[in-house]
Amino acid sequence: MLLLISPDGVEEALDCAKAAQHLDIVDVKKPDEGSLGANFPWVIREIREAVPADKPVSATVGDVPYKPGTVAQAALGAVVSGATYIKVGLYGCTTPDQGIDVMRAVVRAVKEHNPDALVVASGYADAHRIGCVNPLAVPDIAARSGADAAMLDTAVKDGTRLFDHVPPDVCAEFVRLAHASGRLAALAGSVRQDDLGELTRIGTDIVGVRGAVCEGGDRNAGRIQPHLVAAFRAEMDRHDRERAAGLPAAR
Ligand SMILES: O=C[C@H](O)COP(=O)(O)O
Repeated sequence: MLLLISPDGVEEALDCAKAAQHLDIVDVKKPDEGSLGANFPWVIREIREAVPADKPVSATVGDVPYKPGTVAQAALGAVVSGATYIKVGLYGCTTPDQGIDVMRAVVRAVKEHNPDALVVASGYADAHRIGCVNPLAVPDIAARSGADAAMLDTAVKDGTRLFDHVPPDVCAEFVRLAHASGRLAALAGSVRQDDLGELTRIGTDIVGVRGAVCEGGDRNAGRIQPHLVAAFRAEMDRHDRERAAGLPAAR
């Protein structure tokens, strides 16, 4: 399982760089603009320069409306700025067809600029609270649009968590659907260390975190701490080892 960490700007990205050996992807976002809030192009560029070259930089394009042209242009901005994972939150898409329209436009805009960049279609585990597409529709949206990964995060960061909205057996189905069409499955949403057993067991490819590696577990007031990134990674590695050894998922 890969570890994606979401700093909110250059300063926190430098803390991620200090913990670079413990993480796999640095994910640029602007949390005060939403769960998948988009940051400025110059911040993506600065973060690309600040983190080791072998660590991919991801950028969120926002909690986007159903406006394929607008979103495609924003996605191009992110990839031009140096991101090689482009994450789109399908906030304003109320049907799978709308999600596919948006993601097809994003895939074209991104891959015409950099065919190796990965496009991530993200839905929301708490979709019922905001009226967007059902979480289990996201793997098919990813597959039919040519995106590389299907993701879930939570839209409302109020302390509720991924498994509060989409229980582990439904997340397992999400992962199964993504893998059936050859996509990666990424899961996030106030994930904590004690979720890692389940996330490992169901075959999650990428886990995304912020709050769990901020001081006090507070994604807003807390700052990312390199020692918390290291501890989170150690727990991931423990579960990976146990899974490889065929032991039952531990808490
Ligand atoms: O992409 C990952 C998100 O930033 C997760 O943030 P969170 O762990 O605070 O919910």
